[in-house]
Formats: sequence, C-alpha cells, structure tokens
Amino acid sequence: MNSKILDGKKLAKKIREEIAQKVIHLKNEKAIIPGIAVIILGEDPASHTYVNMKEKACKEVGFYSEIHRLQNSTKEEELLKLIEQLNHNEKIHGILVQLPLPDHINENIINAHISPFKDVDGFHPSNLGKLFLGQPSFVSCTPKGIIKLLKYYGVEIRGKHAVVIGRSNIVGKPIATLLLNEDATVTLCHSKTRDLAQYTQQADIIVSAVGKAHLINHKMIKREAIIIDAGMNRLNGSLVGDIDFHDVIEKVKLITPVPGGVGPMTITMLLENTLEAALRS
Ligand SMILES: Nc1nc2c(c(=O)[nH]1)N[C@@H](CN(C=O)c1ccc(C(=O)N[C@@H](CCC(=O)O)C(=O)O)cc1)CN2
Repeated sequence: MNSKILDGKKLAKKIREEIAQKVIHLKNEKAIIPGIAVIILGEDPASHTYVNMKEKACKEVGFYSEIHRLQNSTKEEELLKLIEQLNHNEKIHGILVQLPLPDHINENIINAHISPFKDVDGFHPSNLGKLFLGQPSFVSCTPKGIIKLLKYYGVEIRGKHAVVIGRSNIVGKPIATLLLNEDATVTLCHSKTRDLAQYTQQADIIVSAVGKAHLINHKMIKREAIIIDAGMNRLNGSLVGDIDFHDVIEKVKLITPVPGGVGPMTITMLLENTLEAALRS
C-alpha cells in the first residue's frame, strides 16, 4: 500500500531542508533574511491552526515572520492601509492574507492591493494573468504543491485526462490551468456538474478540491487512476479528504493521503515563493 502513497509530508520535509540551506547562504552572502507578513482576521479555529503552522515553518527555515491577528470587525480600509504599509516595508518580501475573509471584506479588492512582487499566495490579478498566459510568476501554493508532488513521483501529465473537481480561485481554477500548461486534457467539474461520476470514471488524474467528505468512492474512478485529494473535512472528529481513501486504495495507482498529502506541500510552497520573492528583491 505504501508504494501507492504520494507522500507530501516527506517531500515537504526535503524541500524545507533545502530552503533552510539557501536561507543560510542568502544571509551569509547577501545579508538578506526572507521576511513574510501574514494577516488573519477573526477567530476561525482552522485558519488560526494554518497560520500557526505557517509561523512555525517560517521559524524552522530561518525566515523573519510577523503575524497580524486582527479582529473580525476590522474595516476594509484598515486592512488596505496595513497592506500598503507592508508593501513598502523592506523587511517584508511576502504578504499573505489568510482566507476565508469575513463577508464584509471584498477578497478581490484585498488581493489586488498586495504588491504583485510580494504576492506569495499568487492571488493578485497580474500573477493569475501570467499563469493563464503560461508564463507563471507567483503560483498559488496548493496547486503549485500538487504539480511538484506529481513530478517528484514521476507522474507523466502530458496527454493525460485530468478531471478537476471544484472551481475555487485558490485551488480548482489554478490547478486546472497548471495541468493544461503541462499538456493534460482538462475537464473542470463543479457543484452544478451533472453526473459527476461520468467524468471521474474517465480520468487518468483526479484532483478534488471541494470540501465534501468522501465524495469520491471506488465506483467513481477507473482502475490505476492517480488521485490528488485537496479536500479537508472534519468527519466524526477526524480529518478526512474528499476521497474515500480506504474504499479506493485497492483500485488506484497513486493517491495523496489526508492528512500528509497536499496540506504540507501548501505551506512548503509558501516558503518557496517567499524565498523567491526575497531573491528577486
Ligand atoms: N491565503 C490563503 N488562505 C488559504 C490557503 C492559502 O493557500 N492561502 N489555503 C487553505 C488553508 N491552508 C493554508 O492557508 C492550509 C490548509 C491545510 C494545511 C495542512 O498542512 N493540513 C494538514 C492537516 C492539518 C490539520 O491537522 O488540521 C495536512 O493536510 O496534512 C496547510 C495549509 C485555505 N486558506
């Protein structure tokens, strides 16, 4: 069974060790310490867990980091003002606003206000446009991590039929674009897709990013499919993905577990993007 696992935790550890070495070099040779500012609004426990994980990961690789924990009631103008300050702060190479944001804040306005050169989440319209044109600059972390994982495990993407489930700006749309840029034939399914199984049964590669526990079972996939599970759901107190892992494992060629698959790669790609931003600065 182990040979079927796309182990994101293991690859993330390897990449983080390489980043830590590069940071030492950057400090010694150029006196640059990569710096990131993370902004989080409100009290959502999962978001705080992710931000704490980001802070810990930054410490481990030797980055400077500052976390701005703001109240849920923070006004959009206040948030824009903080981003403006961070855009001009020379210690900060990467800026990230943790999502989701409260309803009274317009996510698109916020993302467009972050300097595209510090946009380590890859959500700025100009970075999304570059991705769309096949000339990516900063690419959002989960999709970038998924491609890294597929390539590390030697998965050929060219010519494969990839079915992406979910059309979010964070995962679904960018991973569909990245797979297309890698010459896959891409089908993008979403909540209004009729007869989802009709598509997933034809997929060589499935990427699910919906947030619906155990949406995909063995009847919905073809034998030897490669499955990427970017779903993160709480079910009876434990963390599970969109894929019914134990139900499909016998049938798949490769699969990411939840936890330990896509998640650790997300934070590692954030470190990679921040290092890149510091190198470009
Ligand atoms: N500004 C952003 N907001 C959000 C992003 C993002 O990329 N940028 N992605 C998600 C949340 N996320 C990072 O922010 C994230 C989610 C999950 C993990 C992770 O490592 N998960 C672990 C399990 C953790 C647990 O036990 O709860 C795993 O899968 O092994 C990292 C980052 C939404 N918001």
